[in-house]
Amino acid sequence: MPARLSEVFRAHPVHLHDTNIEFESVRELPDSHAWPLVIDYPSEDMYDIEAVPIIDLMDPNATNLVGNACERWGVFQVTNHGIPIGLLEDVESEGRRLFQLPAQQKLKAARPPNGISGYGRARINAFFPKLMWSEGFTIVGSPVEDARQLWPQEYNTFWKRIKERSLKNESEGASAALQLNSYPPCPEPKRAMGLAAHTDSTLLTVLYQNSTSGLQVLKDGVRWVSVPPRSGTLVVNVGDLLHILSNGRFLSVLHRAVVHRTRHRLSLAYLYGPPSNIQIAPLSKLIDQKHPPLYHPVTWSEYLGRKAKHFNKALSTVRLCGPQNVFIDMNDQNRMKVEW
Ligand SMILES: O=C(O)CCC(=O)C(=O)O
Ligand SMILES: [Fe+2]
Repeated sequence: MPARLSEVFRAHPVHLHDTNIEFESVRELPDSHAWPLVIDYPSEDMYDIEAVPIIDLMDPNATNLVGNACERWGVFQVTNHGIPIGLLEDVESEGRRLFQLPAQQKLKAARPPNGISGYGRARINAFFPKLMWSEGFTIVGSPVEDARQLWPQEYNTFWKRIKERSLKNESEGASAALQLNSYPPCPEPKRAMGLAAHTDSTLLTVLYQNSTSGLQVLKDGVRWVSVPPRSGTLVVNVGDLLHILSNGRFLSVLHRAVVHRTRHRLSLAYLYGPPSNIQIAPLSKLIDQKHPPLYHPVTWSEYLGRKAKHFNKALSTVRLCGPQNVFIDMNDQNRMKVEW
């Protein structure tokens, strides 16, 4: 069993096309990026009827609200989270500076097929016949070497701003990755996909998005609900490992990112997990005769290996019994068939 996260990716190389299009100069959606589905955007008035809960973390009832949101939605937004907005904006502007570099320069820090860090397409591209309208930069550990490749003369600003966040939790024993996502303006947004529907393999993911909307979550297996950006709030979503730990009570929410005709969207995902070799299993206090354990124990490393192989069906490979909470038919071009 791989001990470290980086070893998982060594064991499951992903070969994506290593040339990137210069998104900004494309006037027509290339066939390589044209998805067979037409994206149905939730109408604006849906925001009022059904909105992802917003929780003030200073609210005395915050713990209950978070628990309810995890059970009903698998996602919520938080205010009063204590992370200085200036820090998030600094990371956003560094991300913008990175993605604005010419493609050839960005490719100098390309994530190798068997690597975990660096610039490139989302790994999940490997599961789809069409490419996604996005680019990303993944940071695990220190980004200093990549920053040296990107800005040989002046790499300090980037890595110093990022370093503190990306290393802190690793030194505390947890594992984490920071994922910068860039969604350039797209000539035909309804036929393009920014990031295809997926669940995260984490315990929790904390997401900062700039002022352009694009994140959507699947509610009750049938409706895509937008998570509009709100200044100062962060989006938190349950990942597959917390779903396992909660014995299926907390939903690992299926989510995707759609793109925009004129606006450039940036997001910053903090992918938070346990130390890579700790066994994650349904908590014993949630188990009794009526509630048998639904999942095998699994480490994060092992689970990432399953995800790299089975993508959205990884959760069902560790399932012990009972109906699966989300079943995804991958043959349907990432359109969802859901069973409860
Ligand atoms: O850009 C977004 O809103 C979603 C990003 C995401 O789902 C991810 O990085 O896993
Ligand atoms: Fe995600």
